[in-house]
Amino acid sequence: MHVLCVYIHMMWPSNSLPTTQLSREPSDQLFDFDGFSFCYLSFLCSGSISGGENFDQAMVTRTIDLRSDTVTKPTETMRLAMAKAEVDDDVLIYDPTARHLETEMARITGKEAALFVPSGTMGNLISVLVHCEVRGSEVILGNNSHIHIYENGGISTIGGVHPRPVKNNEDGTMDINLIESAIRNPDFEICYPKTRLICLENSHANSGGRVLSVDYTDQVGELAKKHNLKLHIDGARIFNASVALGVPVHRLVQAADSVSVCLSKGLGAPVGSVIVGTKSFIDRARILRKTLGGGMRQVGILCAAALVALQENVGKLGNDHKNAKTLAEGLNKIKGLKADVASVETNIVYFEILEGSNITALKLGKFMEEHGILLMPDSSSRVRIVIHHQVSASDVQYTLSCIKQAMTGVENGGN
Ligand SMILES: Cc1ncc(COP(=O)(O)O)c(C=O)c1O
Ligand SMILES: C[C@@H](O)[C@H](N)C(=O)O
Repeated sequence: MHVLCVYIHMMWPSNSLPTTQLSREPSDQLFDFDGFSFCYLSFLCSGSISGGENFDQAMVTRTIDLRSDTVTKPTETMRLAMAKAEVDDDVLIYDPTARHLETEMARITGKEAALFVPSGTMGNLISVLVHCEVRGSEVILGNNSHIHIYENGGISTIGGVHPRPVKNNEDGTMDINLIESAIRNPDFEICYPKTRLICLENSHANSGGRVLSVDYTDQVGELAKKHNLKLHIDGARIFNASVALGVPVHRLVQAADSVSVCLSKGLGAPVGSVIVGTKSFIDRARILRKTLGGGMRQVGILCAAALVALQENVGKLGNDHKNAKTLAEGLNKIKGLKADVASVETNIVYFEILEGSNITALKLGKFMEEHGILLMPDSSSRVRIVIHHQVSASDVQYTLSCIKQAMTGVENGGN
């Protein structure tokens, strides 16, 4: 008998629920039962079910979204803050809530100034282009970095900046000596582009959220200074790195001339990133933001949510990392799967489907979707899971239970 796992969860703020008021006080229990696990959520009905409302109408199934930490929905506190936000025209540099967020981010990162931008991709693009505003510039970056892989080559197609990829190690670093040997010899400028910038990424997404240490970052910073180069950090998940290392963000990015910080990832804001640097850097970044169409008007509505995220969610990142580690450990106990538990330092988990498991990542993804769980297949045999503050410990257990069911089913010739 298949037990249908119905995950009952409020999907909308309680004040807009139909007559049925459910106070979500879940006590999630997960039982292994005859090979099928079922999880149930017991909750207290605090309101009466009136009129023709039957209980089912109050029940909504909930999707456990593990595709990325970019998928979080704004919390009720964020929505209230957005609704009440003080706003003005931010192109005219007057939106008070944007100013508040930018001041706060400059303080947290220990930089002179900050600028709200619509996305991390635009944050990286603007930063690279400001540092490399002379045509024929070259940037040294990881061959497995987000800027090099996932940003449509914007630094070249839009900025005319030439990328000089250096091999990323499994921990997200690039060997210092390889970085130094990638720096162009200025005496041969008749042939060579001019190296102007080095880019790091911390935490490093494609390496499974591995964190770059302060010492390593400082060493790259020293190298940049030695060769009169600038250092940019793609800090989409810098808060995850900070929490994982137990090092304040401002110390982690001390060596950087600029950082792009995503508010819309682990911090859980609905939109946006902030770039930080010197005041003159930010002044030039602001102009380039406008050139790229990123200057927005009453942007305080978005910045208000980000301010709530900074207050509410930084403290939850450690729990995300704990859940990611638990997930990786659990995956390793499932026959046919392999996860490198030791390499799980933050909120990202990659796992391999081993040879002979008779199921592809795509098929596993489809099976999981039927059970209300979304994953991101990375290849035919590799899957990425990203934990965020809207994934609970019982969600992790339910996920493991369903993956086990999928793998067992295949082993027994099912699915
Ligand atoms: C490491 C890293 N940098 C930059 C980005 C770009 O951010 P956005 O999606 O907001 O453009 C992402 C992912 O989204 C990322 O994972
Ligand atoms: C896919 C990638 O662009 C995105 N940054 C993510 O990590 O989900």
